[in-house]
Amino acid sequence: MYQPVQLSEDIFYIGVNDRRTELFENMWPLPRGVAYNSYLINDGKVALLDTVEIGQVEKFLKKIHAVIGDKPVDYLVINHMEPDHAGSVNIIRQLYPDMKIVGNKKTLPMVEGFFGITENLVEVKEGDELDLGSHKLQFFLAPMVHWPETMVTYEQTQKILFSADAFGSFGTLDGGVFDDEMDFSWFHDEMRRYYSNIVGKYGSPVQKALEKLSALDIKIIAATHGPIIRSHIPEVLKMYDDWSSHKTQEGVVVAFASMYGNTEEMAEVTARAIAEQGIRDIRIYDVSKTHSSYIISDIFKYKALVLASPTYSNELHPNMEALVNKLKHMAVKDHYLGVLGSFTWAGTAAKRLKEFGEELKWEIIGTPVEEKHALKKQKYDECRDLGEAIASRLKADR
Ligand SMILES: Cc1cc2nc3c(=O)[nH]c(=O)nc-3n(C[C@H](O)[C@H](O)[C@H](O)COP(=O)(O)O)c2cc1C
Repeated sequence: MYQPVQLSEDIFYIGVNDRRTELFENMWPLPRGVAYNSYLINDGKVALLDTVEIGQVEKFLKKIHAVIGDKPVDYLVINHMEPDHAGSVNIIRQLYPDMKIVGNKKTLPMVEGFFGITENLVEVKEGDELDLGSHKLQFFLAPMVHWPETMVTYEQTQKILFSADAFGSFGTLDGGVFDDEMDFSWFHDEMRRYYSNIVGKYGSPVQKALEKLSALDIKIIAATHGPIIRSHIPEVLKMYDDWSSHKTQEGVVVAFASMYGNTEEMAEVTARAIAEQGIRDIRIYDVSKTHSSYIISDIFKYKALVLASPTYSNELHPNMEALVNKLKHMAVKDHYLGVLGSFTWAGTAAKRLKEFGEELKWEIIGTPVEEKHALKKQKYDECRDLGEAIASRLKADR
């Protein structure tokens, strides 16, 4: 039995928690699970805003029933077609055959393509309104915040923004559903990991969407993942503004690959020199141990990055190659890069890492340090010099 959670008069959170799925998009670890949020407006007309992942549909149907009983759903607004939100569309349509599905001109072909649904579709354009009785919805397109059809829905009476994936987070809603019912700072890291890995490539569409939303008076942000935000709205908007414009804070991520410890030693020496110069936030990651989503999340947070790799079959270590490829694919901007490498007969790794930084137009700090065999005095000193140069560059920005 479910007790629906109310956002305001007639408006309910009917989302579900998923603590079983190991990998989001079959790729990103979910140690704290994930919530699929959906909302229901029980007005003269009943409107459902997005659905949930198909595996959770039974819980979801019970929640719908708890709010509207045997009343039918009149409208299903699809803000985003990704299966973690649109997965239950077909089942909902079968239960409510007269229900109209509301989407924009990019959504509706996807509804047909994924579900074969061609009837009772309502196409909305930028700024269109839908009157439910005492509540009125208005639609704003937000293309590529995360897919091309993504839109957001603004409820005008209570000033609620149903924001799709924007402002979402990994992590389940453990009792607390609203940001002020929990220690919201606990979600910051998972919000950034969600943003950077899922939406991070689309910084400029996010900037455009933020610009558009700045014209709205928003009292509640109701995203499709993570807490419903009503007490930290300026803070969350600022976080999104910073991440999508690649604004970072002082600090260094040191990501290394190492089979036998030589490259790791170089990374440690460099990090120590950085710390001795007064930089406090330094995070060292072994790319073979920590999932890249965590490393990428911290790269979105901190200005400087040290990449360290042994040469492996005349290339980068494969796990470093994978990280670097992801960063390229996301077109991460505006970082300082230090480079370290280790080899035994012909070094290539340092050259590759430097080329990667140049391709992304990052500022390369100092000279790449590449050691043959074990770390010896001269290269040890060069690692320290590189660390000091990185610290100086960061301090020059203070
Ligand atoms: C599978 C494998 C492939 C390697 N390929 C190269 C290579 O192409 N060129 C080279 O100079 N060293 C190569 N090496 C040697 C390592 O780059 C070298 O031992 C390095 O110091 C290892 O760093 P680590 O101790 O951080 O793992 C290879 C080592 C392994 C295990």
